[in-house]
Amino acid sequence: MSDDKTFRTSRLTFKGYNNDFITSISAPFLHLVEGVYQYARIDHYYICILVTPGLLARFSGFLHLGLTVLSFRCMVDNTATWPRQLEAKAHQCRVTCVSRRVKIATYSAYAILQLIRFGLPREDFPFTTMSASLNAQPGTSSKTKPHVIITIGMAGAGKSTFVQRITSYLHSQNPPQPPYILNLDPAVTHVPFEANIDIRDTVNYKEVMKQYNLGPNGGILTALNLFTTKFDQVLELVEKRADTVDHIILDTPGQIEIFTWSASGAIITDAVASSFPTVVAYIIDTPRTTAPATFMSNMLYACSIMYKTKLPFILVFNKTDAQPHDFAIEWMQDFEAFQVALASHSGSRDSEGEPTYMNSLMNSMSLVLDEFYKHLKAVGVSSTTGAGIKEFFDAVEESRETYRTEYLPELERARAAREKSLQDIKEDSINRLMKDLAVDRAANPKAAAEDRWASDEEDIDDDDELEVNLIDRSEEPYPGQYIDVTRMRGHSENINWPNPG
Ligand SMILES: Nc1nc2c(ncn2[C@@H]2O[C@H](COP(=O)(O)OP(=O)(O)OP(=O)(O)O)[C@@H](O)[C@H]2O)c(=O)[nH]1
Repeated sequence: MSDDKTFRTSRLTFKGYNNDFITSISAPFLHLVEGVYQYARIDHYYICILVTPGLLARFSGFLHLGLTVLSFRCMVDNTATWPRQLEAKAHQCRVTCVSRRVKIATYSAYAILQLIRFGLPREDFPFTTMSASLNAQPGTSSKTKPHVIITIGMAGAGKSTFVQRITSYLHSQNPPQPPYILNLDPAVTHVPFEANIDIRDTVNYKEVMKQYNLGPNGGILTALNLFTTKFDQVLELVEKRADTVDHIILDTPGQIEIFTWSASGAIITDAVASSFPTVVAYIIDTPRTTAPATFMSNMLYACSIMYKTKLPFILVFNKTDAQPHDFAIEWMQDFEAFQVALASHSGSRDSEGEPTYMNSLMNSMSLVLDEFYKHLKAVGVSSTTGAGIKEFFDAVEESRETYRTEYLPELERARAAREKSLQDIKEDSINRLMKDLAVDRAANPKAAAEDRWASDEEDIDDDDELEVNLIDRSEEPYPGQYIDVTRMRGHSENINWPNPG
């Protein structure tokens, strides 16, 4: 079919057959369904809706849009919570239901269709939409999404002290705005704040080192990897608190590369950034950055993290009580000032008075970094005295707009590209399958009739299989592999960790 169009959002797949359908209905429909997806994820609903044209006279006049809800699959573990209002509407639905699960999915699909048709107010709809809450403005009734602050920095830069300081700043607001804190450093012995979720409650880092025969860095990395396997549960916990908190703070391991260059660091960052407005706070130890070479290395590191995460980025020059950060701002804004500092620094010239190789390299690098500095916000803070913390939060607020205008479109583009490549692979394998079938049919014309699926057959077995798989993973995991993120500290001593191979 030449005008066949397939498009997706999140886990949902839609199939439309003409452009009218796509232009007239896709935007509001997808918008609402995105909300269902989100609701579904939180409360264990897994819904897939396929939409095709024609046939839908039974959906009360919706036919003019040429839309049919053809089939859906849904798994529900507690239908008792299904909103009464939705039940009432759903009973008007005359679609023949082949199983209880499909019936429930039918209800949800029907509710969406009704919503579009009658333009019911959003409050009548039980599902919240991610994009709606992201776009919500301060002052309107719907609360804005909490802002995620990921603190990253070299060991000893003051990340934990900084998290403690911004936490106490938020507590001191009127009214207090206690943040939701995640500690992702499994090796830290003491944190100066009360973390809501602490990786140490889940994974015993020393036990991991022992069982896997690893050194300290390998132990931290493996502990983070194990924790990441359960990060969907962490996200669920965070999402449940999203209505009551304004800030979610992530404190990361001091071994910076373990978080910034590992798969688990990327998964955690991408997972939170696709659910909440997110900003990276890169903490710099200002007194240790006064040498041009150290400053340059720090900036290069920051630059690599920014381009890797593509998230809004704030340079936080910490410990300004010990060393004001003016020199750094000057070097960032005035290329020549940095050149002068570089030239005057000892070791910048060799025995013959020529600039050293390192000096020339840093000179050229500073030109490259000039472009990077333009995309940055820099603030000076003292986690000890609390100076500059307000300016930091101003920068966080400003970054919300950058997230919306730059990160989200980029995320959408990446998603679309991934979906397209998956679709191409699928189409390719379907084409090959069809070719094989044609050859088969030519060889044995009667086989197709024997294999045909009887329409009155229940497809319940398929559903059950799917359900068991999903429940197995989240509720009855394989022995020794389960990490309960909610478990209390001190219970993880005798865990048999899975073999990484
Ligand atoms: N003078 C001064 N010292 C600070 C400041 N912030 C942190 N420190 C000190 O810096 C040291 C390291 O602070 P931490 O908060 O443990 O640093 P971290 O980055 O979390 O360290 P890791 O956990 O190893 O990654 C501690 O001795 C803090 O007291 C500050 O604003 N001013």
